[in-house]
Amino acid sequence: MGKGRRMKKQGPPPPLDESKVTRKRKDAPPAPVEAPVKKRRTEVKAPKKNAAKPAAKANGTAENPRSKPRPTKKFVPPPPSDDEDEFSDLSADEELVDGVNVTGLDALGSASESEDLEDLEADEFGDSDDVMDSDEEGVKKTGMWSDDDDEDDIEEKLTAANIEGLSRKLDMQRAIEDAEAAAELEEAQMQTNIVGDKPKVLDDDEDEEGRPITNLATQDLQLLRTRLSDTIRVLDDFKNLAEEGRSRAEYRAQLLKDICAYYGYSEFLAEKLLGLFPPREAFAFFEANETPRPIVIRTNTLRSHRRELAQSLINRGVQLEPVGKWSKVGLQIFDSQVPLGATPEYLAGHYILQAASSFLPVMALAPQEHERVLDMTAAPGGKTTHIAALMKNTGCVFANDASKDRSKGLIGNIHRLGVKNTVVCNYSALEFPTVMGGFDRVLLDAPCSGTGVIAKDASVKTNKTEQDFMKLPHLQKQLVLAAIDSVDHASKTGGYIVYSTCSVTLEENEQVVQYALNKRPNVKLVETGLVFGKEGFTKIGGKIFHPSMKMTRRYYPHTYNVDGFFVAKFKKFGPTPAGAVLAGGVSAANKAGNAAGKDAKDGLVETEVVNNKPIRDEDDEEESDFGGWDEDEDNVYMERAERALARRKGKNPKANPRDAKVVTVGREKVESSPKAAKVEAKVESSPKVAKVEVKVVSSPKTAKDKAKKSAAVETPAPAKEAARATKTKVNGGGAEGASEKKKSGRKAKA
Ligand SMILES: C[S@@+](CC[C@H](N)C(=O)[O-])C[C@H]1O[C@@H](n2cnc3c(N)ncnc32)[C@H](O)[C@@H]1O
Repeated sequence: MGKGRRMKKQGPPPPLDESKVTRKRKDAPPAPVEAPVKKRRTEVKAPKKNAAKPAAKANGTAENPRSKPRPTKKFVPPPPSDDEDEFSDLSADEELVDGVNVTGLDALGSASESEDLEDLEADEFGDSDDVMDSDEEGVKKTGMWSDDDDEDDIEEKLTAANIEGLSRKLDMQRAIEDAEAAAELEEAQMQTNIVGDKPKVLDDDEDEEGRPITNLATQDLQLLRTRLSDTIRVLDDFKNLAEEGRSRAEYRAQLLKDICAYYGYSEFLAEKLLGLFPPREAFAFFEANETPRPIVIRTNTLRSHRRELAQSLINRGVQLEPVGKWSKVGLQIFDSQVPLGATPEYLAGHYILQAASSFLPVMALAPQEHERVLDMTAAPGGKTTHIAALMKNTGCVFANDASKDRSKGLIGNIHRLGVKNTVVCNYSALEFPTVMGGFDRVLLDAPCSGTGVIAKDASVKTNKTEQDFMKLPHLQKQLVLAAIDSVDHASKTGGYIVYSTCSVTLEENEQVVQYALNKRPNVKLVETGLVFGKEGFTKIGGKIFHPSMKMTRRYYPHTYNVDGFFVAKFKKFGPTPAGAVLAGGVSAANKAGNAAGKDAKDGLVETEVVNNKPIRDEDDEEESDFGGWDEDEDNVYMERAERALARRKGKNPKANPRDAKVVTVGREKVESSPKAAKVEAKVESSPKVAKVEVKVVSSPKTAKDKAKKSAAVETPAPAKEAARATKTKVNGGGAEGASEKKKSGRKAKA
């Protein structure tokens, strides 16, 4: 299949099917153990009447998830796969596959009319391998799946049938939920209607039994919830349902108060989140934050294939299914008899536990083989390892994180998943591109408030303050500039920056992107290439953003059943403007690489020499988590390499190769001859980076010419003398400053 077909197969995924997720309950009865079945069942039990009702959702009358436990699903162990029978069983299914309608999931569609959902789900899980797409070729030859969908129409049909089956089941569930919701609404209306159909929700000082309203939250969640849905109903149809003389703002204030009481948010955060959606959608968002997202694993294609992995996990008693057509590597886990973080496949690096939405920034980044990619904030490495896998372990990934502790997890994942093209570094990302630049692509998965992952960390509801929403966006803005400045606009294959957060607030997303667009006219937003997701805001709450903001993508728990996320993709099409202030506070004009030839006109070229050596604390010099650094030993290797290089170039290897220096900044090279007499070196030390600025006083021509000229006219001195003549200024105090001085002195000498 060509590229076109691959594209055609993409499409908005059905929401992840949370209804099938079984949360393991400590008090749940042990799973029934059945003898392994050789043949897969293709029949589905006849539905019974009075099915267990699924929790109603997102319609203003959903049940409180805290009050009703979800049905626990039964588990039927799947047949062992390593025998021939398994293959013949699968082949038997293949016949059914041609008929597409007869998959287990297809049957599920009609079975959702069943009376007993639990029975139905037991069936569904019993037939879980029906639920997966199967590959005709792969099944015949190996009984395993192959990730190469180019070759399997059968897979497509089966997956289509799966999706069809799933969505039919979802439709049925929704119908039940809607009916339930309508009934609940009716009941609620009966309870609260005082005058006609107009619910009385304001100034409700007492409930019907005369209890003060202030205690409502603690005393009667159900009543509070009813008022919430009534308020939303009024706000939806204000003209007809509002009490006379009441304003929208009053109802909104009531809604805010009730949301805080019911879900336990600080008023500050609830208001911020409420402002993102119309009231009914906001309710769905808050509601979705009360339930966990499905567990998803990403197949590590450096070590396995999705089908192979799925088959192995099924054999261990894991119920799973491909996450959706939009990803070729994700598997949604419905139930597992084994801890997913300790299976042999996990330990062998065949997969990583990763939320579905975390795939998205890397998919948008679309790293290519042989590129140079920077992951600015990489720990614990979910996205780094995904990038490396997409690059098939070619090119080079720089995985940076400011936290040494978190970097340990990053290093662990890199090793476990067999990543071999990645360098781990430990800088503040604000120091890029002075540490290193010229990347083909940069991912900035920024530190954020986590308002998209409240289901995972409920403390976000109360622990985020106004200050956080000033500090975080400030950091994010600086980081995004650093990301942009680290990219090579002339990259033949890339020139892209992806900015992402697991937050849904404007301050951390559109406002940061807008800031970047304002500060860097050399970038523009481009399509992310993601097949689903809501458009970023161009206008909201009196704020107006650039029209291209609609190319950014927003993800919410209530829309796609994924973590809340934001993804923006920039294309850098020109160099950083000279006047721009870099994230680290350096003026772009001072960037030597850019200045070298072009700015020589004014007779002064400032050349920034970057000390790329990782900076560590003095006391952990020997026992660094990154393996330590023996400078003397390193020098021996460096000199040996330099001599070998000189020999290869036909030069005298005994001549001191360090007499001449090539400074590389970004991708532009500036040659400074050691004979240049008038070289001023300015050494600045920061706690983490030693930066050396060499000023070459140039002639009206180029810096190189000037250096030659100076050498000829002013100082025919040997290189060492020229270096000694170099003025070295060290900024920064304390032991660290002194140590920097020592290190930088060596650099300046060179
Ligand atoms: C959202 S997490 C990154 C998750 C990671 N991309 C992944 O997928 O596994 C943000 C990371 O940014 C790091 N961080 C925070 N401030 C930083 C800075 N100034 N420079 C570099 N990393 C920073 C944190 O240590 C944290 O690991």
